[in-house]
Amino acid sequence: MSSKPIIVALDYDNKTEALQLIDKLDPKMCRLKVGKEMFTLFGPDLVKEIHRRDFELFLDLKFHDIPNTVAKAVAAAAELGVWMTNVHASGGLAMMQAAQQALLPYGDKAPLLIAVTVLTSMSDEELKLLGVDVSAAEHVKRLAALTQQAGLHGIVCSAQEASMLKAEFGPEFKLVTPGIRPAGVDKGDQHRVMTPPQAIAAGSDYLVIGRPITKAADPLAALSAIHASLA
Ligand SMILES: O=c1ccn([C@@H]2O[C@H](COP(=O)(O)O)[C@@H](O)[C@H]2O)c(=O)[nH]1
Repeated sequence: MSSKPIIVALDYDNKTEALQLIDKLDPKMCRLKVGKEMFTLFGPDLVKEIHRRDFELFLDLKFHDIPNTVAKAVAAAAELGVWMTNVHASGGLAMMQAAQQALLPYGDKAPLLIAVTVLTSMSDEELKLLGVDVSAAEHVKRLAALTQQAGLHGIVCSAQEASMLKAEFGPEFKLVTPGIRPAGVDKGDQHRVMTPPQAIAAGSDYLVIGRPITKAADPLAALSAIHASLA
C-alpha cells in the first residue's frame, strides 16, 4: 500500500466551495484529483491554487486522441507540474508510446502517466453493447498489457480486478482505483465497486474517492473515517 493511498476527487462546479474543502484537508493525509468539470471551468489557475496549498495533484483529463495531439496534451500537463495524469488505453499502443516519450524531457519532474482501461461505471453488459465480447476483467487485462508494453506507470481500473492484475503485471505497475464506496454508501453511477479496506487488501495502490467524501454532511469526518479504516 502507498503511504498516502487516498486521492480525493474534486468534482465541483464552484471553486470557492472546493477551496473551502481543500483548506480543511491535510496534504499529508491525501492527494487531490481535478477532472474535466473543474479544469474546464477553472483551468490552470485552479491547479496553481492547489499546488500553492502543497497538495500533489492528479490531473484526470483522460486524453484520447491521435498520438501527436495526446503527446502535446501530456507535455502541457507536465508543464503544470502535476503529480499524475492520464490517457485512455483504448487510444492504442502508438498513442500511449507517444505520450510516454513526450514526458522524457521532464526527467524526474515528469508526472506519473497512467491509462484508463474500462471505466468503473461500466458493466459486462454495457461492454457488450460496444461490441466487446469478453468480461470487463478480461478487457481490463488486455488494455493493461498494452499499457505496460507502452511503458506507462500503471492503469485506472476497478479494485475488483486488482488482485488479478497485481499477479499478472507485478507490484510496480500502479493500480489507481475509483469506484470506491464505504459500506452502506450509495453507488450512484458506479458499477464495479469495492470498499476502501477491500480495495487495499486486493492490491490497489491508490483509491480515488469523490462523492462519499465531497457529498457527505461532514466531508472531513468522512475522509478521516476512511483514512482510519485503512490503518
Ligand atoms: O474508471 C473511472 C475513471 C475515473 N473515474 C473518476 O473518479 C471519480 C470517482 O468519483 P466518485 O464520486 O467517487 O464516484 C470521478 O471523478 C470520476 O470521473 C471513475 O469514477 N471511474
